[in-house]
Amino acid sequence: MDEHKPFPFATIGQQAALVSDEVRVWVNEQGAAGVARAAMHAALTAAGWEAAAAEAALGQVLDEPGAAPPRVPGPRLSDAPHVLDAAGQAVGVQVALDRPPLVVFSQLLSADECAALIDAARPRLARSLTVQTQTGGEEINADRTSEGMFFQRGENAVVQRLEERIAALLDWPVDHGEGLQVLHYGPGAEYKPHYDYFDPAEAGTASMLRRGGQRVATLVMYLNTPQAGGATVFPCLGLTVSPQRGNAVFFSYDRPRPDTRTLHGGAPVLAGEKWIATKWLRERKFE
Ligand SMILES: O=C(O)CCC(=O)C(=O)O
Ligand SMILES: [Fe+2]
Repeated sequence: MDEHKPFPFATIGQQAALVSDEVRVWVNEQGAAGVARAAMHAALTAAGWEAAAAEAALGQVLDEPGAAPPRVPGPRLSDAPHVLDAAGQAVGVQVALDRPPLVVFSQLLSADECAALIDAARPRLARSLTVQTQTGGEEINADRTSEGMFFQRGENAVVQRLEERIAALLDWPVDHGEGLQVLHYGPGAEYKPHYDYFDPAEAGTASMLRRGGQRVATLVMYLNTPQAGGATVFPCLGLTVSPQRGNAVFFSYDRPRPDTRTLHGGAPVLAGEKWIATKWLRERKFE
């Protein structure tokens, strides 16, 4: 074995069904030293591992079967409520799915709150960017033909009230949330199916994770009702959520992996326009 190579040990077969003890020890040592999973993944791929083989190996060591799944945001549904009190707002529960945890809410926002968010966002819209996966920077993406903007957390009274409502509804601290993002789609605009978590296989992910860790849940709130089209679609579930003003769709993903089945997108707007506000929740404090 070459002592100077950080990884891999040359003898490791990428297709091995079980990771060797050497890999297990290396991963555990890295973890104990505070190295993020994404950085370990990057080290493995830099050393010539296939991305999928690296992910499978990390999964075998880090995702021990029987280990308690990490806690993620979500409404308290154990009493099968039809209405939830979220910091004084009576929010309706329309549809709930177990896998992934996904809930369609009604009346999360009032018509006035929707209008206030649109009015405050409109002058600040710019063509939407997505995270540039190599560097962690941002870039214009043809898969995302909307315009958007971010509010600062607590930026104005409506934003602050909504953040407190969302924190109560989803049982997740306000300071674990990114600033609210407003997106505007004109006719024909869409957001092709994607995952919201940062892909552990991408080089830019490590820098994204430094601020608050992974995204673990998404809340898409509908600020208007498009004339036609513009549903939120979940291709792995065969599920289409109709965008209705004041309603929202929530889903969580306790691991940044496709097997969470949280692939989703915004279908093309066929007539009229579509306005949404998205809240992404992080594992830890996001500052
Ligand atoms: O437009 C939609 O319905 C989905 C938006 C979305 O996926 C996001 O904001 O992450
Ligand atoms: Fe998304």
